[in-house]
Amino acid sequence: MKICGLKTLEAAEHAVALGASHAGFIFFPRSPRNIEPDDAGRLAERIRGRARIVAVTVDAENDELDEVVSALDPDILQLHGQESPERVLTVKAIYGLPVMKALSIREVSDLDRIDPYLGIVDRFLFDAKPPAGSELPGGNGVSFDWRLLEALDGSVDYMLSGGLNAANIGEALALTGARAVDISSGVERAPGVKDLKLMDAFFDAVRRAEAERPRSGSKT
Ligand SMILES: O=C(O)c1ccccc1N[C@@H]1O[C@H](COP(=O)(O)O)[C@@H](O)[C@H]1O
Repeated sequence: MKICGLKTLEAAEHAVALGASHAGFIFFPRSPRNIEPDDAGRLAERIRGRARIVAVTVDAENDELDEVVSALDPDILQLHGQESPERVLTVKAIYGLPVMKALSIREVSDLDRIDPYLGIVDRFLFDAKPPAGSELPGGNGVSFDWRLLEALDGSVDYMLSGGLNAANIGEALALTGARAVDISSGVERAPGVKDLKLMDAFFDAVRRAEAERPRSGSKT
């Protein structure tokens, strides 16, 4: 389970205490979850080793990635823009880090965009397309039609993302069988403000959903 958009020690500590496998930090100035690389680095030091540290960037140039990687020392780079397979290869060669590539999904043909990245990215993250007028490529709290993933090759490793919350995660997991999930705005009381009780409710809901399905090695 990845909790994304962490900005405070309280939220980061709570996420790992609940058992989050991944802790995400957003480097995108237009986001209410944006955090300065040095601040993120200080937070990450407090939870390092208990959750994988994920740096989320959007079409970042090398100088921005240099700053983020140097300050945060992430375990994983989440590329949440329009990064091409060639760009992913370049980023991996420069930084030597696993890459999780976000792809936005609205219709079944969007799954065709997976193929060029196979063998290049370490994992996919499937998010909804941003609503019209949104300035954010992610963190919009909107879901896509999870049934579209029925057409997905079972060997594709991905995190399910986009508009997840305590009320819908049971259905999302039942429909997709996703082994890993990512949440940001669904555990916030205001944009960029994590709510510990909403985090509790989300983890409870995931655990309930996991208990109800056949087990084959949960990684949520
Ligand atoms: O959260 C953001 O503000 C953000 C900004 C830029 C790129 C990605 C961002 N967040 C990612 O969006 C998804 C889904 O978020 P939500 O649960 O629907 O709010 C998640 O992968 C975040 O990593």
